[in-house]
Amino acid sequence: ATGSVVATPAQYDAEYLSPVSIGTPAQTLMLDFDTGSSDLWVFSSETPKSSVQGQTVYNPSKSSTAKKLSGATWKISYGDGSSSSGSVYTDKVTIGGLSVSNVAVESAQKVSREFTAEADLDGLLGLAFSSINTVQPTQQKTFFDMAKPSLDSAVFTADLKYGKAGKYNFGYIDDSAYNGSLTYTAVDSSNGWWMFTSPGYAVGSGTLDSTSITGIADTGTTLLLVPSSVVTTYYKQIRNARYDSSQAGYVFPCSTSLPSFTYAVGNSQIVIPGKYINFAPVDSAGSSCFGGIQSDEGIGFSIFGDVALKAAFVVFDGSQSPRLGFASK
Ligand SMILES: O=C(CCCl)NNC1=[NH+]CCN1
Repeated sequence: ATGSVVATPAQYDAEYLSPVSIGTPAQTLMLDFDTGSSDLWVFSSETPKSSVQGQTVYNPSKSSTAKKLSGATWKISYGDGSSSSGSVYTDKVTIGGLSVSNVAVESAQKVSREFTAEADLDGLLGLAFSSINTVQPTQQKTFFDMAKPSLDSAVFTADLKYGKAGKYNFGYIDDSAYNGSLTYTAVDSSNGWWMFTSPGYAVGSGTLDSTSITGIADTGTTLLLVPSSVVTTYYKQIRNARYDSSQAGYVFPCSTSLPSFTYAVGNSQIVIPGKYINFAPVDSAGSSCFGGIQSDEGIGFSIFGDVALKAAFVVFDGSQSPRLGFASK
């Protein structure tokens, strides 16, 4: 089996949303596919009304295939400080024509204000390793792990794009979606993430600096978060860039022409065009813009978020020895 689903960017490419059908008859919600976490959770009929501001909710009592997972609970917090928690059902989940039965669908009984404020986001679908799923007392498998036995190939791919719709594919690699060849690199999944080491980086047309960057491939994080030494080197190339402590990050005039940022993957390189590194205006005046490359200070590793991933075609190979493949496009 295979599946293919569109990934539509929210404003400023802050996140990408994909339609997911849950239950019988189908209830279709827009979920943020997140390779940085491993819970599939949704706004639901159990979410306090005051916390629901425009989202579509899943109602298990209206699904003939829903079953309460008795006694199971979940609670998650994300790198950006957002969080949610609740109860658990199992139900049929269909993504881009790929149907999987008895998937753990985590029903939100609490969501933090960041999620309430995101009217277009109805939940998250975790695509990291099942070892960090938060359901207790019985940890649950991700959609990908549940689908794997049925998939033609134990892979999914992320083809996110700048300011337009991309795709997630399951079970196959669309070789027409990228240029040249895929370069595969080793994954350390011991902490539950798709963690890899980039052997170097470059700013603009500069030479490759062999400072390695170890981080996670994370579709659920918007920006590229790297060591402060790398951040400093990048913004040093921009005369009017400065660290704005009120924004807790580097900003620059929105009219600035930005240098590209290149990250190495094995012996190949992915070039992030400068325009991808202008994330968004910091205020309604719109004169100062927040950089798409910021510090990973305090996290413990770097995060190759959407700013980095949308410059590539990325293969998440979930075979016995997981690995990541990158290609330019
Ligand atoms: O939480 C993280 C970072 C893990 Cl180190 N990524 N996933 C995500 N989902 C919503 C915000 N961020």
